[in-house]
Amino acid sequence: MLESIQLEANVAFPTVAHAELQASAQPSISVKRRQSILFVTSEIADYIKAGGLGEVSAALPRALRHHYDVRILIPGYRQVLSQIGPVEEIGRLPASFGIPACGLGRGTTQDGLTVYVLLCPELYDRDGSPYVDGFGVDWSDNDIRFARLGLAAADIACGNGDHLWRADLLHLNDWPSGLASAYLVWRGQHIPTILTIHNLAYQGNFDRSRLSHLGIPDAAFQINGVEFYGKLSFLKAGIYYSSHITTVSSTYAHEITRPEFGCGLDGLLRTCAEQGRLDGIINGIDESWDPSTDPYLVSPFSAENCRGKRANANNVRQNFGLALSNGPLFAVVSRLVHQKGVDLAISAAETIVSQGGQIAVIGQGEPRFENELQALAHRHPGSVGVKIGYDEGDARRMYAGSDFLLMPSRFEPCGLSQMYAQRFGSLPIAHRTGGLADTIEDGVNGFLFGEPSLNRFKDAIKRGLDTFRSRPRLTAMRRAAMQRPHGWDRSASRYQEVYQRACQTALA
Ligand SMILES: Nc1ncnc2c1ncn2[C@@H]1O[C@H](COP(=O)(O)OP(=O)(O)O[C@H]2O[C@H](CO)[C@@H](O)[C@H](O)[C@H]2O)[C@@H](O)[C@H]1O
Repeated sequence: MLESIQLEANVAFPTVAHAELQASAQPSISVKRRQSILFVTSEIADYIKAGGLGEVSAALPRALRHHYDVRILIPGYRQVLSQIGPVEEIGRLPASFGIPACGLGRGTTQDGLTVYVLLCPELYDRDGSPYVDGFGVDWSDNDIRFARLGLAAADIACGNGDHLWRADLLHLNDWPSGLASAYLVWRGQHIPTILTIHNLAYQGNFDRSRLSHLGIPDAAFQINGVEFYGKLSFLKAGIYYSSHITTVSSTYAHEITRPEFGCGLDGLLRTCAEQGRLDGIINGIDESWDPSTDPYLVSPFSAENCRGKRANANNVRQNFGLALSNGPLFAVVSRLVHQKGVDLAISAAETIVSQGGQIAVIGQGEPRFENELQALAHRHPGSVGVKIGYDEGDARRMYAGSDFLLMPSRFEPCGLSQMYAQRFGSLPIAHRTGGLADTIEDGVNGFLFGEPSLNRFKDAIKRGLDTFRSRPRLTAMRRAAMQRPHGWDRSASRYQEVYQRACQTALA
């Protein structure tokens, strides 16, 4: 007997495969097809990562793949093409206005996720990060580079890229993919689009003279469109034209509707919230963050037996030029930018060192912070160690070896570092904002302070130092931090709900 299976797909946007199945099916048989999701991102940790977006782009599609046919779209940067393995060119995407034509490649990650890669060497075959050159300066053609990404997303979603596949829903991330939803609307295509805001402070704003190069209709350059204080804004376009907006914690979802955190977009975001189009979904962390199995660690440990932490701490001390010590070890693992409160961490260092603490810092970013940190290490040899750069192994050993993580971020949409630290038994000391407020319980699995001032930060550090002196309390807090649920399951279910709502609204 033929198995009766349920139709799950959004029938308004059938794929070719779906249509073929329907044509050959008996009237009594319903056909099951997983919904197809195109996840559009400008970084993915498998190949290239500038920050937390890369990590979420690697983890979230994997958390969703059991429920959906989820495929990733990413520009074919040099670092992607050199690592992904064989890429088959499956189609061409035409030029449009100032946006050049490009090839569409298809490859797979090591664990079998389909990745669509934009083959456009003139835009993407360069050294440097996805957004800036080796001197930290924005690529001058970033508007074209990411309009190319948005337009390709719209094309692929409609079945004009891979002729055997189209998307039921488009999941966009941050400003680089923001134009995709606008291009769909301008073409009269009603594919539901979700935009996830990982950081509202990065907006992709460009001069209005670029409109015609990007194929943006003049009529869209207005408050109800892409215009943002006289500029063209990719992020605003994404927020305005997407069916639904998510951001990466509930608290940040509220914060961005207020002028203090709204970066000029709070009015529009308030409207989205009033319309039920804005949700906060906290990020998870992936299973590689397990101190009992992490191959980067010098010695494994667990919530039940933390003895291995010590060997990791000594390794960090050695690597960062710190003296051997029984005192508390504080870590900073961060992009060195104003958002992260690096200046506060630098100013609080004297308090930590004067109480017998040590600090290990790894980070890169604004040159003034890099210089100030190096000067700090110079002033406190053996007590403060600084590495300017990016190193995954060092970062993991720092989370594993440290007792405390300093995270005085002025704002923090979600924050991953505090969750990694908790999982590895290092207690975060953090400003009560955004995702930090949602993931840290003050005095239970970390320490929170209410306003981003040096005095409040120092008070929280003193509470940490007091805890360090009371072993039973330290052990209890460490255990609570390590046992806090951090996985992607709950968040993935929330995304499923949002996808479902967006599809239902599109059908209504
Ligand atoms: N020098 C270094 N060496 C090694 N590793 C380093 C490093 N500097 C940073 N890292 C790692 O990079 C990641 C940064 O994560 P954050 O959440 O702080 O990201 P970011 O602010 O970039 O992302 C934005 O997007 C993410 C994802 O949604 C949100 O969590 C966040 O609040 C928002 O600002 C962490 O995994 C950290 O360990």
